[in-house]
Amino acid sequence: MKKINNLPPIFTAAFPVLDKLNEAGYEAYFVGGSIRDLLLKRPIHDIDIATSAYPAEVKNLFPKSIDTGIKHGTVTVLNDGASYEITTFRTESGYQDFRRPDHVTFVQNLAEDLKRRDFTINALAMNTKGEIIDLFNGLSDLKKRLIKAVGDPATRFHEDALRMMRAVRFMSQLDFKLESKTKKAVSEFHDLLPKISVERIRDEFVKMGTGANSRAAFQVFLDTELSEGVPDFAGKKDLLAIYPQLKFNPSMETSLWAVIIILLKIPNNEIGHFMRDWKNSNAMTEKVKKIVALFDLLSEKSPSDFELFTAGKDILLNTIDVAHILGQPVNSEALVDRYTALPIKADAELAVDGQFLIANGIKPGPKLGQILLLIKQKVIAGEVENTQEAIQDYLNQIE
Ligand SMILES: Nc1ccn([C@@H]2O[C@H](COP(=O)(O)OP(=O)(O)OP(=O)(O)O)[C@@H](O)[C@H]2O)c(=O)n1
Ligand SMILES: [Mg+2]
Repeated sequence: MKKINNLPPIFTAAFPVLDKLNEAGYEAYFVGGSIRDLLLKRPIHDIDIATSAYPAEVKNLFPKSIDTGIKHGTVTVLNDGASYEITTFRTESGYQDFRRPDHVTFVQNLAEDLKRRDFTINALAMNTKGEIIDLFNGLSDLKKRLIKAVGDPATRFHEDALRMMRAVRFMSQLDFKLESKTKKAVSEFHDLLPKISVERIRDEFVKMGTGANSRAAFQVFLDTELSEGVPDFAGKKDLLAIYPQLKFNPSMETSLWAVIIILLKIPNNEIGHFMRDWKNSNAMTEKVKKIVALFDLLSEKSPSDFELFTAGKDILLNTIDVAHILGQPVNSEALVDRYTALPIKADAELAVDGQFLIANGIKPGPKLGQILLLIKQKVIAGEVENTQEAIQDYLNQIE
């Protein structure tokens, strides 16, 4: 049995929780993604615990707990400033809709629980001694860098069709290959995917798209036809086929959406629609719109100082990132230098405001707004110095 010595603090901090369960006569293990990431030496963001104790028994042992998913057997326990999801060993039944089950069946042993997990590398468990319980050759698949369904792939994908998206997501994040029978089953059952909510599909799509090897994963996403079951991608394989040929993998979510929108040739006035179909937030949509607009501008001409100002640094850097990913030549250094040299970076940095103009005899109204904009343009263009005196002189001149 493989044994890990010197477990990192994120695990050792949870020992008191597992010990308490064990002392009360229950089994308890670390399970799921944290074991996989520990063995791959990847950052571990949260740890999950599986136990033979029923949720009510877990709650009895840990007074500080929250019923996060009691229906699915999950109780969140607070211990020493950290929170842990403790889930009762379970199998799932009643998958008529190919989504998460309405009810779960609790089971008495770990093996039954691991058997219903998605992939062998996610079906590992570990006790507080650091011993790895590997019932489905997950360790060997980790070595071979394979995403392989536990048992029969068709059954796993019928239990939860989102797992097909998780397969390509893990390919990208971990830089793994999809085992051939598992891949065949994705191809065969890809049309179950639209049964899953767009939000859940989107989260996996974004993890795939921003993972370390999204180009290879995207190829499988296309080859298996998973792409036909996500919003606005159906029938667009020829345009999307460019993605695996990109120069770089996107690492930011904003870049990913901008790249997709550019590849799909979505017109400006339909970007909002597209982003809404994917249930993206308004903030994400606004940012992506600005990036695509600046990208379009950069492909045609060199932007003016005022256009650089209007875009702002964040959008500029993000647009340069998009151009790099697409292999579109841009003189990023010159653009950033020009941005850095702008006399002001934000409206608030202008030496004058509306109040100043009113104090200088300009009446409040639309005209005042126009004059303020003119001053801003002159200052950004470097034609008027950003001081109250210089702006005053300029005003005297134009009146
Ligand atoms: N559709 C799913 C989702 C999850 N799981 C199981 O539940 C564990 C935890 O799920 P989750 O946190 O969603 O995924 P992780 O594998 O932990 O990946 P991440 O690093 O993204 O959290 C998985 O490892 C897997 O054993 C599953 O079998 N089927
Ligand atoms: Mg997890």
